[in-house]
Amino acid sequence: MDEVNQHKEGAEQPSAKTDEVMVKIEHLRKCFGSKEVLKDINLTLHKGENLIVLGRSGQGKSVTIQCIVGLLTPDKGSVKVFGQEVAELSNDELKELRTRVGFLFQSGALYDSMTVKENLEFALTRVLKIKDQQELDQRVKEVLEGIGLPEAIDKMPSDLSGGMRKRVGLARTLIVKPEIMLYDEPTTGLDPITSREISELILKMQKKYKTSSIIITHDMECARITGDRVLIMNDGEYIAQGTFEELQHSEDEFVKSFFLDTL
Ligand SMILES: Nc1ncnc2c1ncn2[C@@H]1O[C@H](COP(=O)(O)OP(=O)(O)OP(=O)(O)O)[C@@H](O)[C@H]1O
Repeated sequence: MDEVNQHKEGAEQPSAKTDEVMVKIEHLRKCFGSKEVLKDINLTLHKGENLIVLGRSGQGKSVTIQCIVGLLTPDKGSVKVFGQEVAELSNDELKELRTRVGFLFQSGALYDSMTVKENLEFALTRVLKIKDQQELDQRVKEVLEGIGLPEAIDKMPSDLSGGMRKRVGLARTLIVKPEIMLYDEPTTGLDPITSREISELILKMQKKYKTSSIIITHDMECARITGDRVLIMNDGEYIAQGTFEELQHSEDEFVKSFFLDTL
């Protein structure tokens, strides 16, 4: 495979849903001062697939995501999203790109002074400029049913549990129907049962909205449930890729260390 350094038996054909490429990163390098965080990152996200990125803390996983949406500029290499070189986009083109890419960050923060409905409508009016109240109502109802929380519509975020807030955060991102989803630690801070619910929801939403996603996580259960393909990052590079099951049975000690509690 050309996009990653092959690693023993760990790399097989990707189980992508289609061949269409949504994100292509080649030889990405990013430094902060003298610190080389990303050395040589190569990644391809195909349409309709969930790609997991595993790595220890501070490896530059979030920096990679910020390069994808143009919040950081690479020092070297190419980052193409929808076939466009992100570093060459104008501000208006970047804004347009960001309407097609949804993020769910660790905090997944909602606006505390707004109800769930207002939080969801805000995303629609701001990103898609939808003004028609009937359409707003319809979309809010549909997405809340999708995440299994129709009764939360008039609640304030402070009246919801952490897991419910996370689900509404996911709904707020998905309501604008992004073509690409970027998840940064979607289950961090949640108990195992709620984490599992969120992972299953991510999988359900992938099927419903046909999104292509990059999911950064330390949660191996989340990786197992949601991932079509897994990349393992170490020292600024991807050192292995494969399906969860392939990597789970790797002979390599470093790869094995991620999967110790999963067998
Ligand atoms: N804007 C920035 N300026 C300077 N250094 C930065 C900046 N953003 C990230 N870094 C540094 O880059 C390194 C990688 O950070 P990053 O957040 O991408 O790691 P990560 O792999 O996502 O880790 P974690 O799993 O802990 O979130 C860290 O050492 C961080 O301090």
